[in-house]
Amino acid sequence: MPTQTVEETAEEIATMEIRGAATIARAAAEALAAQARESDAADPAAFRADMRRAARRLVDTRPTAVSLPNALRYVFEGMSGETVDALESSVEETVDTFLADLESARDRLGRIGANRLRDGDVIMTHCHSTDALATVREAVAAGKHIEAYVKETRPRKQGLITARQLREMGVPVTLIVDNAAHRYLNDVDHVVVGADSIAADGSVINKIGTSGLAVSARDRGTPIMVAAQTLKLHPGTLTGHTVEIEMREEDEVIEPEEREEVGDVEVHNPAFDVTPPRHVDAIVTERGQFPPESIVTLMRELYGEVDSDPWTEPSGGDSRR
Ligand SMILES: O=P(O)(O)OC[C@H]1O[C@H](OP(=O)(O)O)[C@H](O)[C@@H]1O
Repeated sequence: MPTQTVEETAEEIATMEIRGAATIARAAAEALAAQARESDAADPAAFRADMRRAARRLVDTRPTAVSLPNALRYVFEGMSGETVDALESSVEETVDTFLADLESARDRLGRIGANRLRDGDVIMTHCHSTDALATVREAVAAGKHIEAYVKETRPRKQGLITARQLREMGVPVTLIVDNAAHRYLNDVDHVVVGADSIAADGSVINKIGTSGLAVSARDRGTPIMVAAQTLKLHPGTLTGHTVEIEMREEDEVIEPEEREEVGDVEVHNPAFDVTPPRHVDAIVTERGQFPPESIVTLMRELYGEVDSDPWTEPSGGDSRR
């Protein structure tokens, strides 16, 4: 497969051809490696400026999944050297390590999450999350029989991806529209979802509809497991920043012909919502499972306080275009 340029990757993240918090992080890191390989920078300063510009282009695509800036930060921390060649190899090596870590974190998380699932359990899913599916994959690999209610997940219907992948694991699937979730929760042992960002107070930022599902699940007494590797921990929330919720175009919600008929109304299309920690039973990471209120300790240990982004322009700007 030819290497994707930063521009192509950014475009595909924005249009959601590349989607899912971990997949976005992977693609962004790979795009930085491609940028480094193909750089024609004459000196280290120009190389670094090119990398900063590339990172800014990638980070500006979608605001909510912190895995994207966390991936870029990881690569910038590994970038070192006094020559362009040395800088380039350091980026490539760092990206290779990052990609390997991403996979092994997902697998470890999967094994930990699988311990919460018992033979014969029925789960309910929302959207499509590689981390959430890893827990089911590991449970099935351990010989447990799992069945699933899969929520369609309007407006983009990522539930269909989940349904297909669960079927490929041999999990019997019942697909339901989002509005049917409450109706079926009585038959469900666990709600299993992923996350795009986890805030310092243990709030979970995930696909729109997660918070409503969590309220329903609480009402029914159904436990909610959030599967999120530590790349989803949002260090900015340690210093009081809030997580920006992406608003997407109205044409994802309503077809142009329908729009004509409806007339002059506003259409809002928030991609994510915030589930408060009191509605979540456990956040499962590759470092173990945590009650949401205690995730802040892990966040401090792994990220400390992040004050600035390494791709912000130094004074004087990144002049090379
Ligand atoms: O990293 P993994 O677990 O694959 O996905 C995490 C989350 O990313 C997705 O967002 P979108 O579909 O990109 O808007 C969903 O909200 C999903 O729960």
